[in-house]
Amino acid sequence: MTVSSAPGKVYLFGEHAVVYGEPAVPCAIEVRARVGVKRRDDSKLRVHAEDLSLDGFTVEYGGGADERPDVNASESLLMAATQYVDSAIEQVREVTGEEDVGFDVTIESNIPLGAGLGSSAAVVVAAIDAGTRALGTTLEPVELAERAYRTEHEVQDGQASRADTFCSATGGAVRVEGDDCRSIDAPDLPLVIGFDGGAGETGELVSGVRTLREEYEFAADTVEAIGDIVRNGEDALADGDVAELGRLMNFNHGLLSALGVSSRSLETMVWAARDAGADGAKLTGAGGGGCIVALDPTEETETALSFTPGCEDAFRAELAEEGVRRIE
Ligand SMILES: Nc1ncnc2c1ncn2[C@@H]1O[C@H](COP(=O)(O)OP(=O)(O)OP(=O)(O)O)[C@@H](O)[C@H]1O
Ligand SMILES: C[C@@](O)(CCO)CC(=O)[O-]
Ligand SMILES: [Mg+2]
Repeated sequence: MTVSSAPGKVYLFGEHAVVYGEPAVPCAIEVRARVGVKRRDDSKLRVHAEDLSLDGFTVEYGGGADERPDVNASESLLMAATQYVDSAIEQVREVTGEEDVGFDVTIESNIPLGAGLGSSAAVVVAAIDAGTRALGTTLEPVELAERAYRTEHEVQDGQASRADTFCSATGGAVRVEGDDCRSIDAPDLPLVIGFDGGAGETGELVSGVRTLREEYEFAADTVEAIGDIVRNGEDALADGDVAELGRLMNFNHGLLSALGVSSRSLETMVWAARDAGADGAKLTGAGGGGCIVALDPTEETETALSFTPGCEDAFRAELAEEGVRRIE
């Protein structure tokens, strides 16, 4: 068994706008997806996922062109659950030239699905890393990030940025603008996460913003304004100015909300954090439900969130300095 893990992330600034070439600053956090792979002696894939919200399940498929996966779940659930893994293994086949290789894949993840903490990127990065290593190829983090990006791009119908996958592969705080991806210095930030127990559909949310942007010039301007916030945020990060970072996060949230990717529970959590004295709070990731990220060095925000109806979990997140981790 070859095992790799990769971290999830929060966006300090710039989700959605990054898809249209604006800069973004995501930051890897210590919640991880761990993927183990073992080469099979046929070309099938057998995926065992422990922590999916659709209860753990095992599925075995491949081998024949139209072979239906052998699992007791509806096709749409199955698609949602397996398409990233499938496409990651395709990348492994392409990198190694072993077109017909099959694997037993085991996924264990502490990252809630579809909640804005980058579960898809973490699973894909860990799966490609473990898969290639199992076949004797070790990818550099930048190449790994590129391969993982291609996976997200394909699964999300051509609508993905390099931000999530680069951040998950390299760890730390990163700045992504188009295909320019780099690591940046970040102070130790007092990150608090609130999770509403729900999820948003990344592909649909990205499409929604795309449509608005095409339809209204002011929506296109809103996307550009998010880019301006990110550039200001970079200065605040360099200065270690948490108060300014918070103000800019609040502004960024307002614009995301205007673009239609917030939700009632995300708003409730953002306001609970602000009322508790957080320096700033915003949704993170694609939105529609899932997580907010707040800045607060005190215990107040975490405590307030834990008593907020609609907030299912509140926790402090540590920056993950390490990206992909090679475990066995
Ligand atoms: N533990 C897991 N096991 C198998 N597949 C997973 C697991 N975690 C995530 N995935 C895959 O990732 C998909 C969720 O990705 P999606 O991009 O919608 O959300 P996210 O990455 O968690 O949030 P965001 O992109 O907003 O940060 C799932 O439908 C599934 O295909
Ligand atoms: C919404 C989005 O910006 C972030 C999802 O975590 C999509 C992407 O960058 O691929
Ligand atoms: Mg994702």
